[in-house]
This record gives sequence, structure tokens and C-alpha cells, in this order.
Amino acid sequence: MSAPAMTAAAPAAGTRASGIRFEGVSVAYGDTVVLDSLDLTVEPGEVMALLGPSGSGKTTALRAVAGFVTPASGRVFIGDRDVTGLPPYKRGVGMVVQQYALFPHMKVEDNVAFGLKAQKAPRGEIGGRVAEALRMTGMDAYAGRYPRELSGGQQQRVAIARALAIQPDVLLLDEPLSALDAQLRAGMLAELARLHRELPDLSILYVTHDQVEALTLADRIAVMDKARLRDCGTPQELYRRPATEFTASFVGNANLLRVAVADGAASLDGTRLEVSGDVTGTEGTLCVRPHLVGLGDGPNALRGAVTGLQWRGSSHRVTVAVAGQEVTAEVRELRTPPGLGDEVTVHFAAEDAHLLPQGGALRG
Ligand SMILES: Nc1ncnc2c1ncn2[C@@H]1O[C@H](COP(=O)(O)OP(=O)(O)OP(=O)(O)O)[C@@H](O)[C@H]1O
Repeated sequence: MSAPAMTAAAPAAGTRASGIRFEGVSVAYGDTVVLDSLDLTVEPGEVMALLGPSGSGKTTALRAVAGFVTPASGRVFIGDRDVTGLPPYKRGVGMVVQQYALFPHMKVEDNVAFGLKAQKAPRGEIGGRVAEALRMTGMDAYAGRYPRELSGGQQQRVAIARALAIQPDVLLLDEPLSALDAQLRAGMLAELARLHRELPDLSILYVTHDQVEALTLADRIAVMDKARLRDCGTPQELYRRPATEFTASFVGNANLLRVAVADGAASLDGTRLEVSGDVTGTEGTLCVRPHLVGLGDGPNALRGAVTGLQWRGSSHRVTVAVAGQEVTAEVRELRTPPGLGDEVTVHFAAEDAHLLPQGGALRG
């Protein structure tokens, strides 16, 4: 990264710890509901990722907080304030979108000052707050440049500085890294994490369709699909104990196996499997992560023919057909990998085999 690291001095953002609360928020365009009864709370100082595929309603939810869309029903709170009817500039939010959105004809320092001037901040304060925001994002040496004289990553830092300069109660980030190349994205992700450590009271709502960004940065992840919230929990909860098949396959790769359930255990094609999770009812879906499936004998052993083999440098992915279903094992690179059609045994530990809740209920 060519810019210096974002370093935090005195916080430029608000020191009032305010969370965000969606209460039954629905948004529709014509007859199409694009956000359906969203109930979600972002705690003060929390980083919440809104994760979901394209068109699932993430940006709409963010824009409802910013005040750029009006809910058909429901209310949005920032801290204790019901902001549902407030115009955007009265909400105290900083927002950064994917495409930098800097004013091309303004120098960096003027871009960062823009929100402060719009807010009619006292003239004597503006210079200091701009300098502080630029210092926090590592861009103080670039104050006199125009956006066209900056790299994409530097422009996005300026956009973040501009959002922080107004000392927002909450920071809204809409795919802020998706226009950057992979290497720069990884660096910026670490910078954002550091920035939040320096501004622990700032609540952040972070829209992304990239599970790595969500897993890396978020305290909790809200998983959205088709206008609805499907699951919400810490990255570890969602990864280890997903509530729905959608979460299991969207947050990390997953083997999802249809199994019969009886007497507190599952079974697949007559083989009894010790599992964790919701062992009620007569059938269920078992989630096992490929890297937790081993090749060879062990607990919960299943036998089948190899239907797929991929070499990935440090690992092999071996897919095995077991009673008409496929189980993929991601194992350390094998010296003598099996061939397609070979009979092999795969296994997994009970604590790594999670039976999804019946009906895909949201966790409490
Ligand atoms: N101004 C609008 N008029 C009509 N439909 C809209 C408008 N804005 C968004 N939509 C629709 O609302 C749905 C949700 O859009 P939204 O931008 O919230 O999704 P998203 O999850 O953020 O997707 P992406 O990751 O692609 O940005 C989409 O089907 C989209 O086409």
C-alpha cells in the first residue's frame, strides 16, 4: 500500500456511543418488497456486517439508516433517537460507498471539509477536524492533492476521512473495498479493523457480499437473502452452528447431508452418526465443513466411491459419493491421492457435525 498506515490520534468521530435499531422496517418499490420486516439491533460500538447475495436488500437497509429511502413501515433508531422521519443530514451518520464518490474538482482537504461546511460547523473548528480525520486515515500528506492524483485505495481512505470528519454516531460502509484489487483489499481490511479499535464507540454497519470481509471484521454478521434477515450471530456461531442451510452454504463451504434422525443420533444409509445440534424429529440436514472431514477410518466413518478430485497446491479436495449424496473432504496435500472411482472412507468428529435446527429458526 503506498499510503502510510491509518493511525489514530484523538478520535475524530463521535464519542456518544449510539447503536442502530431496525424495528419491522420494510421497503418496497412499487409492488416489490425489497426489505421485508427487518428487526435488527447494532449495539453501540459494534461492527455489524450485512452479508448476502446481490439484490438481497443489504444496501436498502443501509440507505434506510442514512435516510435515502423511506420505509413503507417500521422505524429506524440511532441511539435513542427515532430518525425515521429525519432528513439525511440530521441523522449524524457517515457513509462510504463503493465508488469513492469524491468531488473531482475539490482538493482532498476540501472533500473532507465538505460535510462539516454543510453542517455549518464553526469555521475555526473545520481545519483541525479535517487534519485529524486525514491523520487517522493516513492521508495527511495528501491534503492538497486532487482525487485524480490519488490511487483507488487512497481515494477510499479520503472517503473514509470525509465520513469520520463529521464525528458521526454511526458509520455506514457499503462495499467500501470492492473496487480495490485483492491485495489492497486485504490491507484496507486490516486498516479498518485498526481504525475501529481506535474508535471503539463508533457503531459500524458494513454491507458486503464477501464472507471473508464479514468474518474478518464483524463482531456479528446479519445474513440476508431475498429481502429478509435469515440469520444473525457472531462469525464463530454462524460458521460453527448455522441456523439455516442458506447460512451454512453462504458463510464458508459446507457439506449438507440429508440424514434420518432417531434416538438422539443421525443416520445415513443405515450408518449411525454421532452429531451435535438439534437431534429431534425424524430427519434433518447435517452440516460438516470440508476441512473437518478426514480421509480414512475414524469416528462417523462413511464409505463411498471418489467422484471428484482437485489438487489445490497445499490441499486436495476429495469428493466421495455416499448413498447418493456427496461428501467433500479438504485434506492436506496427499502424496498418493486416490483415483476417480476408488472406494475410500471419510470420517468426521461428532462436534464437527452440526444438525441444523428444524425449520431453520433464527437464533434468539
Ligand atoms: N430505486 C430502486 N427502484 C427499484 N428497485 C430498486 C431500487 N433500488 C434497489 N432496488 C431493488 O431492490 C432490491 C434490493 O436491492 P439492494 O441494493 O438493497 O440489494 P443488495 O443486497 O445491496 O445488492 P448488491 O449486493 O447487488 O448491491 C434489488 O432487487 C434491486 O433491484
